[in-house]
Amino acid sequence: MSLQIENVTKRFGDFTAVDNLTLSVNEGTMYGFLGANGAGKTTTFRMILGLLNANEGRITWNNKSITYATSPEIGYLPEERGLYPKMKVEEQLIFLGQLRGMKKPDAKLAIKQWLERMEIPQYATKKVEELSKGNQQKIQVIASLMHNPKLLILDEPFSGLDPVNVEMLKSAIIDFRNNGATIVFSSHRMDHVEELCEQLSIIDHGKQVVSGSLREVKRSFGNQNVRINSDNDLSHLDLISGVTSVRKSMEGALYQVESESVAEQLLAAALKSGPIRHFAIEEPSLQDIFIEKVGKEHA
Ligand SMILES: Nc1ncnc2c1ncn2[C@@H]1O[C@H](COP(=O)(O)OP(=O)(O)OP(=O)(O)O)[C@@H](O)[C@H]1O
Repeated sequence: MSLQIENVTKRFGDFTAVDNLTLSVNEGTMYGFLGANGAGKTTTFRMILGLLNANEGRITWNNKSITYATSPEIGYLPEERGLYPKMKVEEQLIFLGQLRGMKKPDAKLAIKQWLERMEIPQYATKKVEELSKGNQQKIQVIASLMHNPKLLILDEPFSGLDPVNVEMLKSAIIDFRNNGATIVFSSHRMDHVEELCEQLSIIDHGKQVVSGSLREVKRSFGNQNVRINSDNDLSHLDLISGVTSVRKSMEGALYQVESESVAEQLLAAALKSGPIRHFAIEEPSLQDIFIEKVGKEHA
């Protein structure tokens, strides 16, 4: 079973929000969908869910279009969270579970288990509006996965959660993936994507600019990082040809370089100024890749 997005374009008037997007998410994979604000992530998710129609292209889950009939197989955490503030947590989750085809006793059992797992069983009988923003977020996450969907689409699942709750949610979605679910999520936190996703795409102004496994994406990026820690003044290194960016810290500096031979030149030049405390060639982080591919205009 896989999610296939083939040559999909979405226009709003004469503005193209998603431009000829093609990607494939295999069963049981965790897929990261990255892009700056307004890149087209939510629009793509809405098209996957059938909430918006594509102008061109085709989206299929398990070789079929996603329709109301496939809805029990799919879980969605929308970006604009939408719970009923006056309704009690358990009643609301039962209602949402039933909309996804669950029987009431099954929904009740799943809700009990998930509220315990998310460490908020005491809120079952509270109104949603009485909960903090982070706890409302956890309820909405439960609503997206309590019916055990095979495809889970999470739009910014970690936003608004404190670090302890981020870890709790990560562990829940990893378990979910390990049980065979296919998960696609968007995030502005590159470290989360780096930690969780086997595959990823970066989109920019509706166009895919990077895609593949984390390893492939890092390898194809070309640039590497060189970290040099030293107590000496190394400012002359900034001017070496092939250094594409420099980030200084209290300890030394991190240089982005075009090739390993530039790294060697940096090492030789640094040693001319005296001893160094640390030298390492590091692979680029997803953050480096994102900034290089889409972030320069924001910076
Ligand atoms: N219904 C709509 N009508 C007109 N333009 C829209 C509509 N929905 C989205 N857009 C535009 O399409 C572009 C993509 O929006 P989208 O919400 O998909 O971005 P995003 O990648 O999810 O951004 P963010 O990270 O800020 O949530 C934006 O420029 C947005 O203004």
